[in-house]
Parts: sequence; structure tokens; C-alpha cells
Amino acid sequence: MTALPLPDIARQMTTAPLALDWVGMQGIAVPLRLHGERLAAQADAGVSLDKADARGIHMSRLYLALQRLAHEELRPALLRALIDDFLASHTELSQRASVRLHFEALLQRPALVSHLSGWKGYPCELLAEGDARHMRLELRLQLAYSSTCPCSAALARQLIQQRFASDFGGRALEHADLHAWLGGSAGIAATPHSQRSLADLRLQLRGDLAELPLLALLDCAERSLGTAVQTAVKRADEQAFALANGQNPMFCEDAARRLHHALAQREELLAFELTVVHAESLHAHDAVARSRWQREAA
Ligand SMILES: Nc1nc2c(ncn2[C@@H]2O[C@H](COP(=O)(O)OP(=O)(O)OP(=O)(O)O)[C@@H](O)[C@H]2O)c(=O)[nH]1
Repeated sequence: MTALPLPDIARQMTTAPLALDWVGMQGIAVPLRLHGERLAAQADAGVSLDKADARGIHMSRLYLALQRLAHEELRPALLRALIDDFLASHTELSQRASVRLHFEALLQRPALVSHLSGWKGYPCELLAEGDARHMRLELRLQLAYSSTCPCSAALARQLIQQRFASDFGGRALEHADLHAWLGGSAGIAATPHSQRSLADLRLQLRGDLAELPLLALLDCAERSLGTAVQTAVKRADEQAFALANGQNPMFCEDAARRLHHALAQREELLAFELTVVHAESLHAHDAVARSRWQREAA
């Protein structure tokens, strides 16, 4: 091949000058290091194109800067360094930069009672965006849980009472009869409906955090709900789950409030927006609640 100079279109001037909010690439495959483990991720990386007459940005420079994700632990400082790299490689062109990472955090979760554990995948998204001075960091987490309808639970209890009145009305109660009745199908004449539900948390993190509080925030959210979906399950675990559901009936409003109150206590957060979706088994549509919070200025 002859060593002719290669045409460089990105360095040309455009004939239709206009600054652009964001230019970059989406869906770049990258490995991440999280808690020392390697994870597969997809990255969206870009910069603003502030120089209105510049033809294009230099995509390869952003792509190459992303390669450090493969070697360094994913923490806020690494994202800050990436934003700085993006801007330093586009000094004439861009004032703002962003990187968004999509990945699944695979975490080992213990069973409720037995000594078993299993793996649970949590869809995550981490966005860092900013200029040379400020960086906004947003962590999006999704977690699944079970919600039992409190209205349905009350209606079921009423039916059980009615069945009790019809089976035992007008006769003296014998402990043994009642015990047997409770343990049979007559004693649970109706069951409340429950459904797999999803919490979608968009959490704005403080910029000065040394580590990503991903696990702590997931734990906090799952604790507040009380009925996170399980991994390894033996009958003893299933019974504990039935108890947790029975003690925790939740409308979508209840779930949103529980999460809100728990997350608003977290020091790592500046703001959040949360959505809970209960994929109703009573209806063919979902019940949804949203809530927002912002830390008051000190
Ligand atoms: N700006 C821009 N580049 C694109 C686009 N689609 C593909 N590319 C390619 O991205 C490649 C990398 O661009 P640059 O980073 O400018 O590559 P380069 O000129 O070899 O690198 P530098 O010498 O660092 O500027 C080029 O081959 C472009 O053709 C696009 O829509 N916009």
C-alpha cells in the first residue's frame, strides 16, 4: 500500500454550521471491573459539538479513552477521569461530555431461612456527564419484588370469616376441630392476589463518593420493601416468603412510599426519582406510582 496521506473529513469545516448538543457513539461493548469482578457492559460515549462550523468530532478518541474501563475499578473518580479524557481530546470542539454504562450487576443473595444462596441480576445504568468543573452522576437500578394486594387480603379474610361462621356457627368450639379446620382448605377459602413488581430507581449520587454504593443502595431498597424476589428456595424459604408477603401487603403507593422514606435517608444521594410498577394479576394492566426527592440545600 502506498503511504498516501489519509483524508480527514472530521477536520473539515461544515457548510451548514450548527452547534450540536451531543455527538458520540452508543452501544460500545466494554468490560468493566466492579468489586474486583469483570462484567460485560455497553457504553454510550459522547461530547457536545460547540464549534458550530467544525464538521465532526473524533469518535476514535472517545472509543480509545473508554479502554481504561477494562483495567480500573468502576468508581466515580474513574468516570471523572473519562470525562476529562473526552474533553482533553476535543479541546477546540467541546465543553461538555458524557458516558453512560449499561450493565447487569450479578449479586449473590442468601435464602431467607436455609443456608443456600443464588445469583440475582440487577439491570443497572450509570451516567456521568459534565464539563471541566462539574460532573453529575446518576445511577439507575431496577429490582424486582413481590407485592400482595392489601385490599384483596382484607376481602379474603372476610370470606374466611364467613366460612368459619357457616362451618362453626351455633356449636361449641373444640380446639382440635378448629386446628384441623385451619390446616385444611376450608380454613383458607380465599387467597389474596400478589404479583411480581418492579422498582425503577434513578438516583443522583454525590460527586465526591470514593466508591459506587451500588450494593448498599440495593440492600436498602430491598429491605424497605421486605419481599424482594428470591434466588435459591427450599420449602422453609418459601414459607418465610409467604409470611413476609402476609405481613407486608402493598399497594403500589405503599411500595413507593417505603422506598422514598428509605432512600431519602441515604447520605450518598442528592436526589432521586423512583417508579414502581405492579404487574397486576387482578387486571391486565399495571398499577404504577412515582415519587421524587431532592436534598434540601444545607
Ligand atoms: N465524526 C464522525 N466520525 C465518524 C462517523 N461515522 C464514522 N466515523 C468514523 O470515525 C473514525 C474515527 O474518527 P477520528 O477519531 O477523527 O479518527 P482519526 O482522524 O484517525 O483520529 P485523530 O487523528 O485522533 O483525529 C473515522 O474513520 C470516521 O469516519 C460520524 O458520523 N461522525
